[in-house]
Amino acid sequence: MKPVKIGLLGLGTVGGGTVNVLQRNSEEIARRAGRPIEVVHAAVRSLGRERICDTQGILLTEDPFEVVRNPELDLVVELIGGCGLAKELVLEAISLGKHVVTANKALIAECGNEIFAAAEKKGVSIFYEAGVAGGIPIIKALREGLSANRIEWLAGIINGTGNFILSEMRDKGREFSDVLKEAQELGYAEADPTFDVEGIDAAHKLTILASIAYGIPLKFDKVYTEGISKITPQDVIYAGELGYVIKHLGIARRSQAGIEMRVHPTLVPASNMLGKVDGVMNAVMVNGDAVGNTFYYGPGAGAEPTASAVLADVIDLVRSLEGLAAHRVAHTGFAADQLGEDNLLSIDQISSAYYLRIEVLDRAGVMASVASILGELDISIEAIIQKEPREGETRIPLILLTHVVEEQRLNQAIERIEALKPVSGSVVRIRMDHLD
Ligand SMILES: NC(=O)c1ccc[n+]([C@@H]2O[C@H](COP(=O)([O-])OP(=O)(O)OC[C@H]3O[C@@H](n4cnc5c(N)ncnc54)[C@H](O)[C@@H]3O)[C@@H](O)[C@H]2O)c1
Ligand SMILES: N[C@@H](CCO)C(=O)O
Ligand code: NA
Repeated sequence: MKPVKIGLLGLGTVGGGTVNVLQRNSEEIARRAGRPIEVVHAAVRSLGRERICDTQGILLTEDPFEVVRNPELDLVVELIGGCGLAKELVLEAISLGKHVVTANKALIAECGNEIFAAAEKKGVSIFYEAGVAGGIPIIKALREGLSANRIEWLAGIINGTGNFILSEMRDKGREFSDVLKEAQELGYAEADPTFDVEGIDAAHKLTILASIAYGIPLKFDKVYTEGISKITPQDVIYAGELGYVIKHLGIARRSQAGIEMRVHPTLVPASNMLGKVDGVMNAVMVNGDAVGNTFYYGPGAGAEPTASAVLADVIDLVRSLEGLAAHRVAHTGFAADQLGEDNLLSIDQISSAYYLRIEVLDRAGVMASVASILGELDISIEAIIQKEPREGETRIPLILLTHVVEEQRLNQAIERIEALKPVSGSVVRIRMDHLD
């Protein structure tokens, strides 16, 4: 049977992994897709470079537009990354009537509204399963598997590099920069690793998840974003003593007031499934009104796990070209003219429980002053511990867990606590979620 010919833009970690998996599983994939699939043309930055895959039989070029414009190709796979050249290539592919598969969450989160509109006009599809949580089929789960539900909330560990760094630091006491370097060597990190560390990559992914969960346009600039770079080993230890682990979560939640989209370190009960997700693994918990809580777990980054998702999208598209799938699902799973503009909440409009660490001078009455500020603002305390002074220090850490309160009110309390004479420095504040 005549193979379906596809083109790849980029042959790095994910591009190389995609070629390898497609070559290794070609027979099984052909049985599933209804036709063999072959990479015949690929764009690379430099022809002379060593690669992780065998490129025999693939025409290589340094001009990615050559691949996009190749009339023999039915679909192209964009694996270069970023929003510059990648966007030009994807829009050109669409204008030429080609379907596109991409792993580029930055592109979808930041330019997806424009790209989806162009694709719909042209009658082609843009698939992006690999862009969120790597190998976990979370887009399909939300868009297809849970489509009868009203999604109440979802919370996920959606950056492999960040979770790998946090796990290695906590379990092995390793240095932040040392673990980040390893994540880069393993092919987990973004081209600019501050995207991983400062939560930008997770915010890209959360933008996409919120859009397909709630049927809203992609609004990356509305995601509240905090990274992991300020988490101290001390807070990891104190959280552990209280029965929590600190995880970097992306959370989307729907309430009467509107929709929350936020990415930040979060105290999660150690007994919760998300608390047990370590290393490069990702996981997303989704609560739907009919199904209840569901949980999706798997590798969030790396060559072959990501290739697994890229190729699943390629296979889906080939199935629909072959008439094996009745129709292609809409880009967000909501009909294009049905996207709502729900009220997106700012971070001070959300409510959460909080972990607070307050550094105070070891004097009588300090704890009472802090408690009275919280009491006056009607913020109730779930737990409080006062630690011994650290060696050579006159200050002691006061650790507090609050019940759920509006962030705005907590900010007022923090401002008043920081103004107390025996309190030094800023109060450390980490949000806490019981995920129920
Ligand atoms: N690495 C992962 O685990 C992972 C997981 C999910 C999604 N992604 C996404 O997949 C995409 C690719 O990531 P990667 O990790 O494979 O990156 P990478 O840097 O390993 O690969 C990108 C490749 O694109 C090539 N490239 C750059 N400019 C080019 C040009 N003008 N013409 C041709 N080739 C060009 C580079 O030489 C490089 O080999 C990114 O959007 C990334 O966010 C990566
Ligand atoms: N840099 C990303 C790749 C997967 O999207 C991560 O570490 O999760
Ligand atoms: Na995925």
